[in-house]
Amino acid sequence: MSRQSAPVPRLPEDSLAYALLTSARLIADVTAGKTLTEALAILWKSRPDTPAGTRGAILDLTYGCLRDYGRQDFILAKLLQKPLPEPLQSLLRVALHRLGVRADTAHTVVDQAVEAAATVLAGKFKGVVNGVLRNALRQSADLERAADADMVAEFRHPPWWIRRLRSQYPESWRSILAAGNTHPPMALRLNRRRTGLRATLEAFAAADLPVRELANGALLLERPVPVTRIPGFAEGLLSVQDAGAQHAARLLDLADGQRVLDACAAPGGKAAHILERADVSLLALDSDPQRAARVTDNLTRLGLEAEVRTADCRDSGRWWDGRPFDRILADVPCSASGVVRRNPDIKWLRRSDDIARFAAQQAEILEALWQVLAPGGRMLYATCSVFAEENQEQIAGFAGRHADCRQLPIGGQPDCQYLPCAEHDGFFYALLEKAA
Ligand SMILES: C[S@@+](CC[C@H](N)C(=O)[O-])C[C@H]1O[C@@H](n2cnc3c(N)ncnc32)[C@H](O)[C@@H]1O
Repeated sequence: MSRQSAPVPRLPEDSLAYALLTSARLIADVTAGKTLTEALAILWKSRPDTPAGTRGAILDLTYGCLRDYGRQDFILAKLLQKPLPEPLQSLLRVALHRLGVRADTAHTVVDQAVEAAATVLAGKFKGVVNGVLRNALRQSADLERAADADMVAEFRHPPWWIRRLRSQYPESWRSILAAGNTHPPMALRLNRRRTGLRATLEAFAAADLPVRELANGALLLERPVPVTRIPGFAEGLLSVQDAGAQHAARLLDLADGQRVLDACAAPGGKAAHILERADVSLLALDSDPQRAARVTDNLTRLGLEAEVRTADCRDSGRWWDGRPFDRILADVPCSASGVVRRNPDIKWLRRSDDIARFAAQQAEILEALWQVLAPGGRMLYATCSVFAEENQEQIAGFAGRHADCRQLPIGGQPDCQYLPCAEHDGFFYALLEKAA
């Protein structure tokens, strides 16, 4: 299968056929190993003038299809003797997804998928696409029943992922998987240096945007909206940040004057929150220069200041001036298994042995950062993963290797594992204190 994105089809840009086929090409790219972020970047670069409505339709279909992915392949395997060439196989996936969420428009979906198929490979598979989708509709009840009895088709995650969750969360694995297949919530963080809760709630009421405050101060929108509709966003009064991510700054127990390191800072959500809460001197590192630039952009929008540097935090000889930090945030690279509904391509691109690779990288980061933490200082370890290897097991291993490390309880527990739900994503936090 080619890893190149094929040229975009000649279909009216505002048609469902165009959105279906463009989405199919993105899905085909992901099945060939590209991340959705990469595939989208190529698409928008080649089509910078795509109208907002068309973009929205393409994104909706693509994210929805990747969340459902697994179920469509199960159904297609029942209806096709062998897979069609791409992007037609993915066109069928996207069309099946759309049939599932918009059964009321079934005939339009089939018609538009056939229109799209007519523009690919000289229309050779137009009839097959038509036949498969019509059969899917005719046999829908039987196919759905069979899909519900198949592990991957039912839970829409890869088998190794399902097995891992089932063994690590015997009670809640089903709800974790179900949450991973939902639309993510949209939460906001107030920039308390620039605005207050009452003024914000008034502005949201005036803009007809229902919102509620969660226990940790995050604001949860009833429905996600583009940031351009958020009152005060452009002025830096608010940021988009998941409610689960909004625990980090509080857990760090910040005080004015501290030296703080955010070792894996990009795109800067937690760094900004730290600076909104206290007058600290913050060094924000990220190993990826493009992502590090986003930290600067975000801080500028919010009127905040930090030293932002591109560096591998493990290589302290290259970036550390020798003065220890009072607080360190280690928001490490991870499997992102707790935020899979925001990046549904991840669950299909990851492999089981990636988890051990992430854990090894995280262990190296922890070791390096411990050396630059002041005696009596605290390090908050954070992941957006739900896998124990990256979380509880990682911290148990680290604490076992360091006699000068004490794990401070969070909310009466040794650590804090947030599971994805309607209010927040999946996050893990552990707070480590270095002996004075
Ligand atoms: C989970 S994200 C951080 C999110 C960020 N803390 C926030 O709240 O916006 C992890 C980041 O770590 C960076 N990273 C990965 N390995 C790194 C390393 N060895 N040193 C520094 N940054 C690293 C990645 O580029 C990525 O931006």
